Amino acid sequence: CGAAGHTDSCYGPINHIEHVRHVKRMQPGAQGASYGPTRPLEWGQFNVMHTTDTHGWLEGHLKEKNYGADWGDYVTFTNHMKHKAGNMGVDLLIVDTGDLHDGTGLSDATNPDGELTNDLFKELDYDLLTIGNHELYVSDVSYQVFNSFQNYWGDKYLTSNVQIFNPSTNEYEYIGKTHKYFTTAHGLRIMAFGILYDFTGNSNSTKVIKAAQMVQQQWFQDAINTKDVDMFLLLGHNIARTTTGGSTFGLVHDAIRKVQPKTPIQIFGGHSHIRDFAVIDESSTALESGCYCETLGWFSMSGFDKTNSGFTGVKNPHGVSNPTRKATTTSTSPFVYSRRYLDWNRYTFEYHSIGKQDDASFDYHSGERVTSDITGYRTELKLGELYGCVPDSYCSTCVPFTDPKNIFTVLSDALAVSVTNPARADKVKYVFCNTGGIRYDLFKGPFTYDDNFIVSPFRDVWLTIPDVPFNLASALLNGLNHGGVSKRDIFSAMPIPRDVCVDPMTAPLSEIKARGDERLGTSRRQVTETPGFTTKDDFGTDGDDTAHATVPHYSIPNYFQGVANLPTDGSTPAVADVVFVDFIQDYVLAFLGSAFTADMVKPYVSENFTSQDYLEPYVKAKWQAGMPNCPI
Ligand SMILES: Nc1ccn([C@@H]2O[C@H](COP(=O)(O)O)[C@@H](O)[C@H]2O)c(=O)n1
Ligand SMILES: [Zn+2]
Ligand SMILES: [Zn+2]
Repeated sequence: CGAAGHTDSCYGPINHIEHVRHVKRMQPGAQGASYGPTRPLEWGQFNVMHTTDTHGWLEGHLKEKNYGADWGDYVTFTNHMKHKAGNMGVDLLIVDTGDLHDGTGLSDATNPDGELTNDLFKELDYDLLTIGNHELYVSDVSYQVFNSFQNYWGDKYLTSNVQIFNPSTNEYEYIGKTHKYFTTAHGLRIMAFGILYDFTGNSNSTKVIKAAQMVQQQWFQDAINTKDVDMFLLLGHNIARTTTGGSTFGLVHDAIRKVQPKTPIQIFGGHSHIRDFAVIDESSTALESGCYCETLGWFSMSGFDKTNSGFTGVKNPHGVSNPTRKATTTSTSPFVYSRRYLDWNRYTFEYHSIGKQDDASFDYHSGERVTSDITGYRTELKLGELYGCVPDSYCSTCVPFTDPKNIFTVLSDALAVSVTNPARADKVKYVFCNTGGIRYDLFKGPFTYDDNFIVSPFRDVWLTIPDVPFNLASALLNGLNHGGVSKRDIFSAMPIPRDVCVDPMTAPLSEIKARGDERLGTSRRQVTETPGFTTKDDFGTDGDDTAHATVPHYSIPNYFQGVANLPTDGSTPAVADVVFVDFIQDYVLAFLGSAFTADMVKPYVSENFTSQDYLEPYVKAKWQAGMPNCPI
């Protein structure tokens, strides 16, 4: 909701946002509206709930009711589902595939990032987890994972190809475990791995072993040649669709298939932030479950019997739907599958667990305690502090890049106005940023401290090369965008096909003006289909648990710029300051040519002036109209 193209906003003043928690029970679909899930899940012998790329969104989406559940609600939901699985006599695993940081104030207003969100993560009874690239950009964050996260999970935290320098042994060691062989509650013998794609942007305290090398290592060969494996599980911060450039799952899958031609290989991926399900072969499929606590992935399969497994549970769990689809139409394999993409809201969680919208019986104390911790952390961190009122809604891809309602139109102005050094205030300047550094849309209405991180979470330092010849500075944007994709931005640059996934938006909610329960009164509306995900994957178009209307999607370039102080008389200046975030330094230098070297680059203001620091002054300078009760 509230994205450009959807002219109305969906929430009230965020200085009241903390008050929503006690009334957050009402969710889309409640009160008889025909919105929300309509089909029970298919339960198989083996079932999985999958999160990925949560990026700190454990508070839920305070401005989008359709993704409004918080981590406490998810804790409660997983408890219900584990009980359900137990009662049915089948297995249910809860898994996550990394990228826990960089996306909200809850994860990024602490130093190092993730200090609080990592602990909230630990409140969930995960069976298997693996690491993402966002745990590896900054050494402090990687050591935090090593010293106080992986050890909590023990052999459940899998990093098959990621190592860290351990100062106490003077050696690189695996951050977590390379693999795990275990037997489920109902007798399935599983060999699991956690494989990060061939990421190269990590700090020098860690090493990412390329998949091609990993599959040749003795430990891996021993693992895949282990006797009595009923199924291989490949978790990975790695694109699920193995044919997509950048995914290394295909390579690992093929290495296993060479020695295990028939054993099922089930893949859970992430990183490209989409909903997707791919058929790899007749006994192997791959699920990817979106991002930002908008999506919970559901996977189930059956086909295990005593000839191919040690499964001891119930073959076709009763009183529920069961998976029926073979991976391919010509499959002779016994395995059948189902997948579903659940919208992250309490109504969905209630529907699939207790089967009714009944808060009193849904909530568990364990989940409520996590919700209350989140509320407390938000207060401590002052995430609800109001900086200004956003006059309209601005999205990154739902309108063309140059549209006045595109977020980059606004942020180009913000770069020009607020990425500034008083000592160079009157100099002509070109300021560059990668579009991948902007992580979420801007909604009409209150702009808080939290929103500052939600839009621009990275601590990427603003750097400069002063007095660059004007012809080079003014051609730089075009050079960056057309002179080859930045390798580090390769994934954010990849167009996401619209038939696979669209940006999540919920419906315009102009009627909602209530103060204090801003995202909730909406549930009384009679809506049939709100804008949101419309996914097409290898099983077709029925994967989305809640049907949505498609949101338009326009591609965007890899870089955008802000320009200031051009002469008004039409003359051409001799030089301009070139300013850019450190994340793109190599590409800026590559375009400028050999006359420019790294030793000419210096902090624009100081090491402390980063991409987290320009929106706040911009909002305070430009968007005070309507304060403190921002019009919505
Ligand atoms: N310091 C950083 C780190 C990352 N980025 C951007 O994030 C992209 C990767 O995010 P995923 O969630 O897809 O792993 C990366 O390609 C950059 O666009 C950044 O801007 N600054
Ligand atoms: Zn991610
Ligand atoms: Zn990632």
